[in-house]
Amino acid sequence: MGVMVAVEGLDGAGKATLVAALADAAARRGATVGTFAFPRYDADVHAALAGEALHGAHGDLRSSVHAMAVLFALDRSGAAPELRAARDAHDLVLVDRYVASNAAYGAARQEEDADGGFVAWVRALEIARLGVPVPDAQVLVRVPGDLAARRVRERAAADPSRTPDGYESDAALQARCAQVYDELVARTWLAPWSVVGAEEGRAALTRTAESVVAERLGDGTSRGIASGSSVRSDTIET
Ligand SMILES: Nc1ncnc2c1ncn2[C@@H]1O[C@H](COP(=O)(O)OP(=O)(O)OP(=O)(O)O)[C@@H](O)[C@H]1O
Ligand SMILES: Cc1cn([C@H]2C[C@H](O)[C@@H](COP(=O)(O)O)O2)c(=O)[nH]c1=O
Repeated sequence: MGVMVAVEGLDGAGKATLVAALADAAARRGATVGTFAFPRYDADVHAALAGEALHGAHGDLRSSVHAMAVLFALDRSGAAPELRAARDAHDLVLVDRYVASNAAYGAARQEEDADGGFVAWVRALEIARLGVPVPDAQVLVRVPGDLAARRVRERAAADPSRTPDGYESDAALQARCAQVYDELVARTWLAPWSVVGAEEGRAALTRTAESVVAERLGDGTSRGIASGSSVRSDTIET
């Protein structure tokens, strides 16, 4: 069985960019890689509804923190068989946003910390009740909120289909969410975490990806390394 690594962070933190770098680094080592990204807007009706609500559709749906979280959870529940199959088939399965996104964003929306009821509710719903697979490791892409927000704005300017949604345009929510993510890391919530910075620099991003892959796959492509609580901080320079 391969190793499943979830990549987490604020909107615009650089998760998708890191996932691509991790996949390249793993492939260079000869590892086989499967990738997933949540929400699966184009593949799952719950995700599609949540995405539409984030852009103002479906009346007061977005205002319900729990309703939004249930939609995101059902998206993952629907993907659970594919996730398990991918973990059986590959050395490494990379997931861009996973259960911790639901915990961090929902708690932040409720103005709770990681010890509040929302984070525990997400775990009970997704893991215990819906049977969503537990990842072997999680990586927090930790960047300053203003940098993440600038990247969201620049991406929207370059691509009109990426208009900021209701969460992306809420700076206070993003700040609270960053705080909850830090608390999840400190508590080794759900699985061990690594923390990486991703300020700038393609070469530095490649080095970070190589070190995360080495940490998770070990030397060569031996499987099942993700043990212990590893919290490391790599700041990527220019
Ligand atoms: N290390 C980096 N250095 C410079 N620019 C970066 C870096 N990482 C990401 N970016 C740029 O920042 C923007 C957002 O990156 P990306 O799409 O990877 O973020 P994300 O966390 O997946 O965002 P979202 O959750 O909102 O989809 C992109 O335009 C990307 O090219
Ligand atoms: C998967 C997932 C996502 N969210 C939040 C996080 C983002 O602000 C939006 C949309 O995600 P995207 O990566 O910007 O497309 O939804 C969440 O609250 N819970 C989740 O499980």
